[in-house]
Amino acid sequence: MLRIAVQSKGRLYEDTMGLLTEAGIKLSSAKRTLLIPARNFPVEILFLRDDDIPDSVSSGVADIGIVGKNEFMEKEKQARIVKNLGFSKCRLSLAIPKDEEYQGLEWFSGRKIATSYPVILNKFLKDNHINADIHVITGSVEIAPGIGLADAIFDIVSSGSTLVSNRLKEVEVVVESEAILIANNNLTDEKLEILEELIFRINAVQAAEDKKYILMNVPNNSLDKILEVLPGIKSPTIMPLAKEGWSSVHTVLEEKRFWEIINKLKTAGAEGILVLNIEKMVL
Ligand SMILES: Nc1ncnc2c1ncn2[C@@H]1O[C@H](COP(=O)(O)OP(=O)(O)OP(=O)(O)O)[C@@H](O)[C@H]1O
Ligand SMILES: O=P(O)(O)OC[C@H]1O[C@H](OP(=O)(O)OP(=O)(O)O)[C@H](O)[C@@H]1O
Ligand SMILES: [Mg+2]
Repeated sequence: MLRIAVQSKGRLYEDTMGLLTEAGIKLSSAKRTLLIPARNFPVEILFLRDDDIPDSVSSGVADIGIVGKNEFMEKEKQARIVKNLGFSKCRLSLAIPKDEEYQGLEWFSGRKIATSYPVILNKFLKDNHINADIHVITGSVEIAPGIGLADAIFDIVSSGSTLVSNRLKEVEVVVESEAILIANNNLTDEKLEILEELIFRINAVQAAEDKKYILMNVPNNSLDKILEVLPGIKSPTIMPLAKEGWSSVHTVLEEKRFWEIINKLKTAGAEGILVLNIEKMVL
């Protein structure tokens, strides 16, 4: 049994559970107890606060965990980063009141910076030879300058709207973060095998993301033109239609390329174009 530490509620929870569900892991009870075994795969989910996930994995209380890279770096716990998961993307940035003139890191010399990430900030300031005062607070960091608690902040930024509503501006990006899968350094062979299977499934889910399966009807004399426009995983599938002189063409497409290609397909004679979601993809 492989034990996975997962955030019990918050920014990581939904996408984490979504990923595990798409990887075919069904939990044995809908009720949110602290530890829930899966019904159909040798894993159990341990629900924790995200702050506690790096330690739980490095100490072996959990075998693997899903946590923000920012939190993993801050806690400086020994564990292996297995995989970037591509969700909960954000960055840790320095921000200052928006009317301040900013010409570079020197601005921070002798200033007070509020943050929940003192370890990362301290290292960054040291590396850049800046002497500043770090004031640790665990939440609502963005209001600190407004209430006179600090001159600047170092915190999570995603859309930037929290900064704007607190009259702050982002001046330095220090860390780019996303959810990561981490693993204990001393897993048994048996647990490593389960982890391999889980990674295989996650890869299949990720490979299918942003991809679409498209099919269309094409007159046979237009097939060459259509095939020129279409990239397939290997090559498109072509099947004869019941209607004489027509074929059905199937292929896989990156969603972002769809709009660019659709007009070319129509011009080249494609009709009845269908676009379908792909759930998993094993390459
Ligand atoms: N606005 C955001 N956009 C994208 N990702 C974010 C955002 N805010 C936070 N994250 C990511 O999600 C993680 C969890 O954020 P959340 O706000 O749920 O943590 P928390 O308040 O510390 O929760 P907990 O109660 O579990 O300690 C962060 O460490 C970060 O990696
Ligand atoms: O750049 P933005 O898109 O505005 O996102 C950044 C904000 O999101 C997070 O807070 P969250 O909303 O999770 O609230 P919390 O402080 O309760 O964790 C983070 O701590 C920032 O305050
Ligand atoms: Mg937290």
